Amino acid sequence: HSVGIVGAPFNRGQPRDGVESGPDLIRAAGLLQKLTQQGCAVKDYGNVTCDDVPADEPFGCVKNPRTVGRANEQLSHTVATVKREGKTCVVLGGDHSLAIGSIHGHASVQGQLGVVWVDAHADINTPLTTPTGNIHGQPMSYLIHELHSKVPVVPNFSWIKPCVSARDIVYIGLRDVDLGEHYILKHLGIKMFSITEVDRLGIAKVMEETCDHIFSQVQKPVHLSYDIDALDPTVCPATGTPVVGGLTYREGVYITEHICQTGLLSAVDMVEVNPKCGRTDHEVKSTVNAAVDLILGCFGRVREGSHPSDYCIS
Ligand SMILES: N/C(=N\O)NCCC[NH3+]
Ligand SMILES: [Mn+2]
Ligand SMILES: [Mn+2]
Repeated sequence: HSVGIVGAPFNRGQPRDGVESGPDLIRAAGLLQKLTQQGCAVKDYGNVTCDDVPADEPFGCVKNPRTVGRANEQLSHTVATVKREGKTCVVLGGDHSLAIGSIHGHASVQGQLGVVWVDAHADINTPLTTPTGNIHGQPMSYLIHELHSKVPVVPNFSWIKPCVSARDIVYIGLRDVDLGEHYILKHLGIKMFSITEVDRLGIAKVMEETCDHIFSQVQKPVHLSYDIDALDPTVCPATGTPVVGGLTYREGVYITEHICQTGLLSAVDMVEVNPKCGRTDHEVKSTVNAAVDLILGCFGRVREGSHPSDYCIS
């Protein structure tokens, strides 16, 4: 696997300090070294700049629009560069508003994508349905063709072209969906496996049906957008909006192992690690280590172990 790492220390898509430290914490936990050890060729593209835009007043309810819009435009260009260089792109967050730039940049090079959104939340509020104005709860609304007429032009967002079809999206792990989001999911007929479906079907069947759905018409590159809060807060407490009753560590890793073996993973986001939301060092470490392990699962790490083909014991 040829891998490009991009840091996106975004925090203006939500109100809590600390999430901007995610990229460097995940690097410090040894992600690049571990990817190299498991046979990947890894290039680090550094962190995208995301300086505050002055006088960034709300647009209606939407908070920090100019800062979030500008940062995502930079991220979109960087992700496009990584894809043009033929690598699988890993974006380290930072809050989930980064998915705007990550998916946009990915689609600008690869065209039609399958999007697998692993998250406790749907992050599909429009500027008119958002209950909080936090853009990390809205990224998908700017990207989906079928919602284009429902989304006003937000300052510094006019560069965004919708690039994902509702039929090419699958959600896994939902358990905290806003009223407007639920209406949108049902009205657009977007495929979703809430935690109830994970319990009913088991994660293996969920992944089988996810792939059947996404590849039903045609095979396409996969964009995996992984919010660490999809996992249960007992495993990943250091995150801004924890929700009880989440995925086990094992289910979380199984998702990445299954997507890896399709051979179609083209970009992955790992978002919402926030060290300031961990009460102890152990809680921060548990969250960061899970994020690292999930990414390693995307690039071929298998829990049974492995050995080089030319290995011999005598
Ligand atoms: N973690 C979050 N999204 O994934 N928080 C914002 C969504 C709340 N409706
Ligand atoms: Mn999210
Ligand atoms: Mn979430």
